[in-house]
Amino acid sequence: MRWLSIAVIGLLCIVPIAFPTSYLTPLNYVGLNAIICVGLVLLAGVVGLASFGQAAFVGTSAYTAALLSTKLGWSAWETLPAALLVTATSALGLSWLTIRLSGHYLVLGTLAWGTALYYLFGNVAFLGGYNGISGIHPVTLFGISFGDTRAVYWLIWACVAIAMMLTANLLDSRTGRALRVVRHTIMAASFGIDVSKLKTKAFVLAAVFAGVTGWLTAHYLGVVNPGPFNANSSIDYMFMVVVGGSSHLAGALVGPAVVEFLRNWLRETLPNLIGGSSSFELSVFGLMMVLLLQGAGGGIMTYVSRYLPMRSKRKVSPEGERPPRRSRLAPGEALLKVQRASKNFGGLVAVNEVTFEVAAGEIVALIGPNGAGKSTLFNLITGVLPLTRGEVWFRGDRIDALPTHGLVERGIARTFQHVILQPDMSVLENVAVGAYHRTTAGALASMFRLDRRQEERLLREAQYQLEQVDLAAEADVAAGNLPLGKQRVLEIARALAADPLILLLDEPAAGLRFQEKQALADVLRSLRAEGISVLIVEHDMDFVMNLVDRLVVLDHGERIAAGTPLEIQNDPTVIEAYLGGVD
Ligand SMILES: Nc1ncnc2c1ncn2[C@@H]1O[C@H](COP(=O)(O)OP(=O)(O)OP(=O)(O)O)[C@@H](O)[C@H]1O
Repeated sequence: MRWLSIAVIGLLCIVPIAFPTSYLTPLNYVGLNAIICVGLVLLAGVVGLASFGQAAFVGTSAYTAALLSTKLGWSAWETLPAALLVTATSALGLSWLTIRLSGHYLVLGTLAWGTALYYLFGNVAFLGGYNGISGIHPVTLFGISFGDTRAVYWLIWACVAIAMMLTANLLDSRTGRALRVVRHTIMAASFGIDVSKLKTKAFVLAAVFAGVTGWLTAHYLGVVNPGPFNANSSIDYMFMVVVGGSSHLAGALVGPAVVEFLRNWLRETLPNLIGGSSSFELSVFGLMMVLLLQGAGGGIMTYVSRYLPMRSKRKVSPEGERPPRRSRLAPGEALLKVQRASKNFGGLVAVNEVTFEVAAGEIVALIGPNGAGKSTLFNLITGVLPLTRGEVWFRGDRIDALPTHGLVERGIARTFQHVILQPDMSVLENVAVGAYHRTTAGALASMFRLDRRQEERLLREAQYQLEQVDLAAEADVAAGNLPLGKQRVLEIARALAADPLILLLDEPAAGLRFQEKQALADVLRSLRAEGISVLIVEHDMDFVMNLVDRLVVLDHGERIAAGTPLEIQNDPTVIEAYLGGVD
């Protein structure tokens, strides 16, 4: 990939030297749109929030720069931080309303916002109405003015390069991994990711990228008016990202380039081909785009990336430091207490007054027939579902009112009945998500690579946990390419990377072969020896009875028995309700 980036940069450097100015104008627009699309790749492609209001952010920034430049005489370098701040603040305000929305509500919400702002720009006399504001000073640096097409080319493309580099750095970091898994809301929250805060960050960041384009446009053209900031432009930006490939950063460059050049080419050649003055180019363009997306679903980069070399493997030093671990508890110390926990779904009582405890260094199983309420109980303990009645305590603190993302810090980590991982991320990166809460580097630090020491530690932790579960050989494989059994083991490694005091495992042996189950049981025994507790939901009775210290048996949401494996195996109530039917 590196040689390809160098080739693109080389080509972009040659163009202004080798070609006349008329060639640079479309390239300038490609660059301006590419910066917006970088933000959209982050927001729509990575986080999964499609925004149709980006043109409004371009406009907010452009008008702020225009006002400050013309009314107060600020230089372009002074208007830049102000324009980005106003854009970021308005995006932050708007995010309170839109982030909660999803699917078509989000699309409509952002469209409404874009339309409202467009009419605001046009109807406020102070902003020059539909004529806009003119006389904006160009950007100057060391006496060089970037007011003409040729000079501004360098400025625009320097901004594109910076935007892409910062975003690539961000995606390759703790926050980047969190952004990539944030669609899996419950899993992300279980590992300490504050989902709505992270989505807000992505929303604001995408708006700031749009703001950079707004600032550049105002100082390049010297004039702003509402025209370019309408809903059509917002739709165009989303369209470019989809054409380029919204899940690839390079798609932010490819999309605007293909759309711009195809439109220009059709505009010039079509009238000559079919004659007459009718403008069919938009219709033909639309048709060509439909055909293109049919052939390259997921965008051009998804198609192209199949033929590009794989990303180089992550090098993790085996001697590297791991993040600090929390101190372990003395065996038998009180850890988790569930008291009279109840959960109703409408008229259905899924969990009814269930009480049990897990001490430090204990392995406890929750068993019972299908629909007995085991997974629901897991979700009550991990804050995924609110209790209807009852309490959950952890190390003496009541935790049932805490948000899910606050639990992993206290030492609670879990796996899921239906495996939840990010298939296009490597096994190593997926496991590193588990250690998210163990370091603190934020988005800005990651963008400027100030997080590298923390990052090395996180990856070392992920590598260590993969070694523990015998999955280190697959560290660089895309997680989605692992067989189901190994994906389950990956989930356990991810939970271990969270440095838990208790592991909640929902059917971890499902899909594992006999030897894999034996290996898993060995890992869990060694965790117990270290003082880590395990609460396990499992239907494989051989696996459970040979592993656990105690069992709690549920049936129809109620606790019908509790005791050692021997006691439970000989309990007539349990035999009748469950074990009688289990092989
Ligand atoms: N979100 C929900 N809304 C409505 N009913 C639910 C919901 N989640 C679970 N239930 C119901 O609650 C009961 C308990 O389900 P739960 O999944 O907790 O059982 P389980 O013991 O984990 O079963 P299994 O072993 O099949 O996973 C079932 O009757 C189920 O249909």
